[in-house]
Amino acid sequence: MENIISMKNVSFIRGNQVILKDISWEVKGKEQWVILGLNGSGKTSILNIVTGYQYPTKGEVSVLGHTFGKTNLPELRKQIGFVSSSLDDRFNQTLRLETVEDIVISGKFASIGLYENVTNEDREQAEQLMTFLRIDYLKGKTYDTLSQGEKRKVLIGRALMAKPQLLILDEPSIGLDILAREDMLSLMKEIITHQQCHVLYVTHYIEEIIEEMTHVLLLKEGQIVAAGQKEKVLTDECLSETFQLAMKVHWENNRPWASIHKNMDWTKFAKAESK
Ligand SMILES: Nc1ncnc2c1ncn2[C@@H]1O[C@H](COP(=O)(O)OP(=O)(O)OP(=O)(O)O)[C@@H](O)[C@H]1O
Repeated sequence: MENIISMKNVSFIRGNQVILKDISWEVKGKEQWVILGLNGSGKTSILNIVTGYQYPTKGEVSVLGHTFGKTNLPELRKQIGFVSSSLDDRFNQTLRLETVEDIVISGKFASIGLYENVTNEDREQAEQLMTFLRIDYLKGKTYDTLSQGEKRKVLIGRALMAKPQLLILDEPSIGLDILAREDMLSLMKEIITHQQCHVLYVTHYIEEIIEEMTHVLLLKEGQIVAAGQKEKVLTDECLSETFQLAMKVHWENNRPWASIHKNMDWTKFAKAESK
């Protein structure tokens, strides 16, 4: 099986700012990756490059066997599912009054809103997905009436409707309480096990790295701090470097958890932020 994602010496520069610097990264067949990094470290820029919405200034990129520069990006995008809270904001404005099942079905046509001819098979597939995501009780409800956790699951259902080979979840736990977050993580486990798609998961919180996620990319100021098997990458040293805090990692129930083990001088932090 060819690589799912391959980046060779990728840099992304806008104006005077080097946003990504010399990123070389490969995601192979059975690997499920998490990207971690502080605000502004370049996570979204990497996702924009993977989905072909930003073009790197230097370097080579291929995704699902498509080499950028030689491929039809809209075709590639059909094989990539994308869920982010910015999509949530967009849907809050445009799809408030659409029903949950229509939003899920619209994923097949990559449209916001449902304008195409929907077949019985499409409706059946959407129903199966809603059962799989434990949201069949939402049938008939409009998007504006849902809780954050329910909305997130509807957006995941919409992304899965197109049977993507790669599912990108960009900070899917934003705004969720601890119970809704664990529910979402248990669905991730089900998706990895049963939907046969690769998951690329972006988060700020290492405890969201469930057992099924195998690899981690740590980013700091647009550069890779470490990338590889999670047990090798999630060390006290690498995390402290990535998050610029003295951190300790411990593992519980096959999940990593972080604690902060020294007091920070926050006055320095405030000065650095105001630069
Ligand atoms: N198209 C662009 N033009 C100019 N600057 C950009 C562009 N895209 C990103 N940046 C800048 O690059 C840096 C990295 O941004 P990016 O959104 O990739 O970070 P992030 O790790 O996703 O952050 P967050 O966790 O806050 O979402 C930021 O300083 C951002 O302002």
